[in-house]
Amino acid sequence: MAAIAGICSSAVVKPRLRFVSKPSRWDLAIPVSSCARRVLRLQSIAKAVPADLSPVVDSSPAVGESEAPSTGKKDSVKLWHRYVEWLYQHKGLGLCLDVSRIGFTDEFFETMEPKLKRAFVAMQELEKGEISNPDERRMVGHYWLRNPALAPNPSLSSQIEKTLDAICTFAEEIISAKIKPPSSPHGRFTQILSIGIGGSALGPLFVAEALAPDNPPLKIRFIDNTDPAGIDHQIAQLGSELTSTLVIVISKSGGTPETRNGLLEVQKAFRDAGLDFSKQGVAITQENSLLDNTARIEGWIARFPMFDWVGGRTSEMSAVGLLPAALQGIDIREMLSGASLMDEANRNTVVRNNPAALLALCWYWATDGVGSKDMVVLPYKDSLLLFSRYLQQLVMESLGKEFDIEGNRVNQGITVYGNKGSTDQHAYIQQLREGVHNFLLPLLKSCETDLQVMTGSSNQELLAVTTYLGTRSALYANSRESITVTVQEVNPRSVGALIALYERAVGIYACLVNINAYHQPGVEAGKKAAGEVLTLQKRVLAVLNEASCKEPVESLTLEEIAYRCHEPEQIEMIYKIISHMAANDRAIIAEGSCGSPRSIKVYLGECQVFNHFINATGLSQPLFYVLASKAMHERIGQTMVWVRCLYTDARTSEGGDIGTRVCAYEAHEWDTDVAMQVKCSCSYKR
Ligand SMILES: O=P(O)(O)OC[C@H]1O[C@H](O)[C@H](O)[C@@H](O)[C@@H]1O
Repeated sequence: MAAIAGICSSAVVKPRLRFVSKPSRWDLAIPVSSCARRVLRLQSIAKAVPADLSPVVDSSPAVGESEAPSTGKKDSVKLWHRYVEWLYQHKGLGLCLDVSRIGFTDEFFETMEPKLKRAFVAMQELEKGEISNPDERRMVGHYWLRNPALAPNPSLSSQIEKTLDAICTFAEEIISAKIKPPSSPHGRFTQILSIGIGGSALGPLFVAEALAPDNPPLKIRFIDNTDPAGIDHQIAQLGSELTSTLVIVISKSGGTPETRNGLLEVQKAFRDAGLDFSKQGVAITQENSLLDNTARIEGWIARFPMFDWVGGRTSEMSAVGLLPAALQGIDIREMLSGASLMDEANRNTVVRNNPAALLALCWYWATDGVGSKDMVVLPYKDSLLLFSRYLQQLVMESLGKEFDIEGNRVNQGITVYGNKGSTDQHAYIQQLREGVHNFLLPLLKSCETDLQVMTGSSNQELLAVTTYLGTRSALYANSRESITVTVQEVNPRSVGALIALYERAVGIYACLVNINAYHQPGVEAGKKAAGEVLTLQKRVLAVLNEASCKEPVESLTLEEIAYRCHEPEQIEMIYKIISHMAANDRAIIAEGSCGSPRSIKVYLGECQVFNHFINATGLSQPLFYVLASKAMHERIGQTMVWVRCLYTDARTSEGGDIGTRVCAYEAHEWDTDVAMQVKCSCSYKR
């Protein structure tokens, strides 16, 4: 048997454990009516936590604990009864959920009843295709991915089924070498390089670590950051196997800069190695996104759709997670079936028979419905190492919201972190058991929720079990609560079920605290701020370029640059932009050093002299460079020129960067089949 647990400690106060000895009203089904959406709009929980839901400050011992909790002596028989009373078991999935070490009371359940009813209705409406993400005007359909018959119309069901079939066929053709790389001595694809970030990376990363066999048909590597050294490292590790690498570029929006950057770097590596990227590239993205258009125009070997109604953090059961998994030889139909069975269980309106509702209620109890405590995920299986990172995005991006559905400021969220059970015991469990409880702000209480997995029969596994049990007891003895989820085995079915369990718990919890779990305005704000920095960077470049094209070159101080950009108040940001450019040899420090900002004078190492526009329908890529460099040569007589071509697809107005190169070019089969305008900027070295 394997177990996964959650520990939620109370802070200084200890919630009272009430031993539930007879069936309570919570054994009864909660009737679900089809209320309109506005009925679901609950009050801001953060503003209105009922007093009796807060942990009780009481000097008398709670049920199930001794007079002196710090001694670790508990009334174990009462705890045993509580365990038996509340144990949830899904026989088909071999999964158990033990919430007995969470000290919720009958009164708490009663208070939560109306909220739960509304949550069940909301989840039903969501599954029927309601616009459950009102801010983005989107349906939320990840549950349909594992049960296409649930989709609100036959066309969506058929899209899901067709995509799944296409994934299975493609994976089979790659593994059997029916589709092979053009110039690999192996005669087949041996490696996958996955480029994506956030929801387009964390699911595939977790599943690869959890389920990939020791010798998979294709091994997988990830580029999920912008660090040039990290990207170079992945490419270097592939070495000569770049010839047999299938590059899967994953981005729902198709325009995430980090992913785009990774793609351009990898494409450059392919060019440098004399390889044709298009014969080894696969895109997973929304139809007509920049990535989709790039892949279509460049003729990559395959494109798989990302659906508008599936969010990145719940996309593991879409092509995003299924394609990489299938290529590693993981049984994706089993994953889907585990998730589907779990979804079915999570539709139960009897709370004690609905594991996701039980989890969500425990989170609410343990964090006072305001995220007052953190969730510490402790898997006792190495293969589940990345579950905490996966959950971090799922929980924190979904629940970390400033406003509730009515627009009240609530600053909701639950912090998630964690690593590995035993490993963490020897690292930070000391603090969880005895240490500080307020991590960030004085008004927050600390919380630990611990996710633990234990298995089996061997000596090693016995050790894992005893470690887990010891940790659970020791934490509980010091008033730290926990949830334990047990899975019989870590396999595609149970991993599918675990993902589905937490997806649904997040959905239900979001209903309980009345927030939209499916948007991410905070991330959008970050992207907007990054866009503003990019705009400033362009202005800095324009100012520097003008000065750097003068004869002789004019070097500028930071004040002069800020003044000429008409952004004197942005001088610190300008300094950071210039430091970065200098570190990457794009700007040259003529005087002073970056360490003493007031001293520096700077100019650009190259001068961009003009932009050349070409209407390029029917032209091949090298021709852009030829035309641009010819025009450049005629105009300024320079022979050594660098040409950068940007294209705009006239139909979609989407565009991209073809890349920068010296005017010499190599033959490249890249014909445009759509109307494009290509803007080539030319520069020469100073
Ligand atoms: O899949 P993409 O569109 O490239 O987005 C990747 C990630 O971008 C942002 O960070 C979003 O907040 C994430 O939810 C998303 O998963």
